[in-house]
Amino acid sequence: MVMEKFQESMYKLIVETSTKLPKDVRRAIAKAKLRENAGTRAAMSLATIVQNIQMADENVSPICQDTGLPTFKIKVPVGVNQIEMKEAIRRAVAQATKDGKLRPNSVDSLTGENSGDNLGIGLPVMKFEQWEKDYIDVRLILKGGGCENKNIQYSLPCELEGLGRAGRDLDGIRKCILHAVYQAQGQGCSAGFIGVGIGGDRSAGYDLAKEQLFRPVDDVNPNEDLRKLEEYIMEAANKLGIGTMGFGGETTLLGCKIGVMHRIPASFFVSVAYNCWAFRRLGVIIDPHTGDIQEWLYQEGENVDFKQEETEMTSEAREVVLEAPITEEQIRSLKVGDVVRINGMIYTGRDAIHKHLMDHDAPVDLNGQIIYHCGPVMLKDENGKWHVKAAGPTTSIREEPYQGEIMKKFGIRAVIGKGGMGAKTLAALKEHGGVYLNAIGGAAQYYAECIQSVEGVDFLEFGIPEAMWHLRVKDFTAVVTMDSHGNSLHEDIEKSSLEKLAQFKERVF
Ligand SMILES: O=C(O)C[C@H](O)C(=O)O
Ligand code: SF4
Repeated sequence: MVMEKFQESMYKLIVETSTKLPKDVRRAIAKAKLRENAGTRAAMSLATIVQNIQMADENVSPICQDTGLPTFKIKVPVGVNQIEMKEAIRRAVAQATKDGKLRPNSVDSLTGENSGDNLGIGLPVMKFEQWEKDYIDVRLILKGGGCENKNIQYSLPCELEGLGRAGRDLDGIRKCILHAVYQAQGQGCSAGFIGVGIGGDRSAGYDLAKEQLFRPVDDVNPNEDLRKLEEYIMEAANKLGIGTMGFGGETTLLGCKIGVMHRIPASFFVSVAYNCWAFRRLGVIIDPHTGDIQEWLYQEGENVDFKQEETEMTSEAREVVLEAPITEEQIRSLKVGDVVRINGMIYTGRDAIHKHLMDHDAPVDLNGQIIYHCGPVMLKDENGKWHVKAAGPTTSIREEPYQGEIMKKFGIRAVIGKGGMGAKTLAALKEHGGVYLNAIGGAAQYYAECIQSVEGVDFLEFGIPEAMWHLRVKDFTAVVTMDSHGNSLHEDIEKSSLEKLAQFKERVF
């Protein structure tokens, strides 16, 4: 095979996967959008998501800033050189990172050092299989960290909140899957897709679950029991009321695919892989002689360009403009449900910075300022100037152990993130006078466009996603989901969805 050509094909596959959602995923999102009532938070969030998908198409830039852990699944005819193919894929990954199509996402687990090019021990993941066919099939999934963290594995029998005992049968499996959707809440950027693996051991079960994510969203399970279960889950899970971003709403789950394998007598695992709405997986058929792409996968059927649909971000909520430095009085006037438009400066800070700030000074005066939980995709031009290529929020709950203390220590008035935070932060917001602002997860192009300039950067030694970027924004829109009066939309939705979950306690299968 001509390896230069194969490398070029892999580069195309990576760029396409990161920047353009496949047709089957678009159709699922379009359907969800039709179900939400105009003016609700869910409808507003879906409008932003759709707008973001279109912007990523036009800009050929990452749909979400977290371009995930690239995983390639490759089927090859006998006689193809897999060692050379691996090298070509690694070169294509490094090039796509350099071009801002992938975020540098490969971090040394012991030192925290970012390799800068998405290569590292075991990364990217490449799984080869030989087959009798005369062509190469390459599939790629870019699954981000927020949804990966919501994967869950059950060992049957077990006791589940809301649902009671889950036994070693189809009905027990049913309960585990419903619980998996419930426990994800909005943190994995719902509405999501799930792949389920029944059986195997812990690792084979998860592999099987992830394998399901490669099935087309609209296929039909050939196993009759599993077909019924998939249909049931799609209906029941969408009654949980978690909705887009966990804001409440009609659509919580966009797809459910279940696979089964044998197990050993003592073990009975149900493994669930959760994928956010930004479901980036594509595939190509490659000619083994030339290395050229012969066909794109997941692109059958009707195209959804969302063009005819109204994509304006409208809502019935009160709108408030915020500009830092913000006073305590301004913050205390905000209530859960208000839509905030931010102008002026915001500072990014995520895992490494929160840990660091616990026992160090901040490099800038954060009094009255806004922290953005975000790890953007950044590119430096030839004059040394930084440009934002993608900049949506990251899951805030990871900062729960630090957030309250840091807000009080530095006088921070607002944090922007997604998925909400817990009781400790809620108490700190009340005591100190702070708010939590929920941005739309995955809307990395939409938010990148709100950023007018990059005014500075600190802690670049933590790597691009973990650095503190000083960003000047205009009309950066988010929803108040936790206020300084002890209210939390996340707490409310968690409670109401648990009540709804309990309605599915009775045996069905
Ligand atoms: O790492 C990120 O930027 C986001 C992450 O995928 C998340 O969902 O929290
Ligand atoms: S931020 Fe949301 S959309 Fe992006 S990878 Fe994480 S979970 Fe997915």
